[in-house]
Amino acid sequence: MNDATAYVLLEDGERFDGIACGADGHAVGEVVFTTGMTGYQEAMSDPSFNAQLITFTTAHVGNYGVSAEAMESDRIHARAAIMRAATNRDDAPGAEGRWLDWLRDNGIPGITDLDTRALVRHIRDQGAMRGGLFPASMTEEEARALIAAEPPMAGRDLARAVTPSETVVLEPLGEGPAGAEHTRIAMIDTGVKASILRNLRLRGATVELHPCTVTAEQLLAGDADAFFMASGPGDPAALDYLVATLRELVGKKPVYGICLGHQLLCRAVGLETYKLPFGHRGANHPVMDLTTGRVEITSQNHGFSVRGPGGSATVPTDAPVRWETDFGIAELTHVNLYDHTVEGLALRDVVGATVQYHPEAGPGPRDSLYLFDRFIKEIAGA
Ligand SMILES: NC(=O)CC[C@H](N)C(=O)O
Repeated sequence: MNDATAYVLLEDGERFDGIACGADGHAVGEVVFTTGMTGYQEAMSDPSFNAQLITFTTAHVGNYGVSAEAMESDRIHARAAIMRAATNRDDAPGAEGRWLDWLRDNGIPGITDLDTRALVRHIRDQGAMRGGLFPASMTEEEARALIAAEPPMAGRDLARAVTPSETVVLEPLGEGPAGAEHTRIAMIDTGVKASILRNLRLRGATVELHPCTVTAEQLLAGDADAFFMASGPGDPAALDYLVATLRELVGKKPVYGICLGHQLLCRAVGLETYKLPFGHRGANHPVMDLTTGRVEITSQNHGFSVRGPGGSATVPTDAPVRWETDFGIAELTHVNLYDHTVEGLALRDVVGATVQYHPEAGPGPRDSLYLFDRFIKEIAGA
């Protein structure tokens, strides 16, 4: 492209040209892609995208405006937006601003008119990798040095980068189902999305958000009815201190996990995590609930996954799978129908359950909201 004003460079030397938009400047991190067709503001503000540059596979980004309501946290965590076509409209209900203005005002660079299909095919074949978005005025030599200075995602503890410095208590926004009107949930906040908190609070829960350095002793001294681990950025294998904390909690009270929380609870019962080649990010991944046979279309955003004992990353979909763990039997409850990876477990000898995907949507379909009802009822019955 002769009129290019910016480019994306990957650590393996692959280069993609485009037109700069959003804020001036450069950004480096892990380059990933998401297949969601809407929800770009939610993605950019989801803490799990911390230290990543998001490539949107959807053809147009910015067709509707931004609003405070769509924020998944208090700021933008993704480092850049990589797009085929970007528009700057504000004509959605509730819109309070325009997409490209929002990126610019928050200091986030973007690139448009880039061949996102070629970039996504490359990442799909070679795996997600480090890279950056640079103005055309910056030489590839300078860009390569910046990319080399960025730590790889594998092995990275980013929970500490996003966790709150003090405990925060959030009051309920509604009443829970009969028999479970009020519950108190203690969460170690590794980068929770606002939609997870909203869904718990709408079902009568008071949620305590603790810094990720909280001890099991401190948590057990409180009066929570359950412990909940939520989403967050980085590599679950780098979080041994959280796994050690969780090992003290499992079996004492019900434990639940979503995404990073699922990965950490699985590690706590003795399972292992590994890095997926290019991750699951989007709002259209089919997952089967093995307890009902029902298929849900799910929202996903993760680069790591859990493997079964014995090392198998993929699991069958036609028969219940039960694994012996350090805390008794774990039954596989959910499986990804794209690649047959683990999407959820229930602990059968202690109370607890986890899912790898995002039942809270934000963005995405709401097929899986039932899980919040299931978890809240289970806590009340425990
Ligand atoms: N959304 C999340 O919680 C992501 C979990 C983890 N950081 C991963 O990429 O796999």
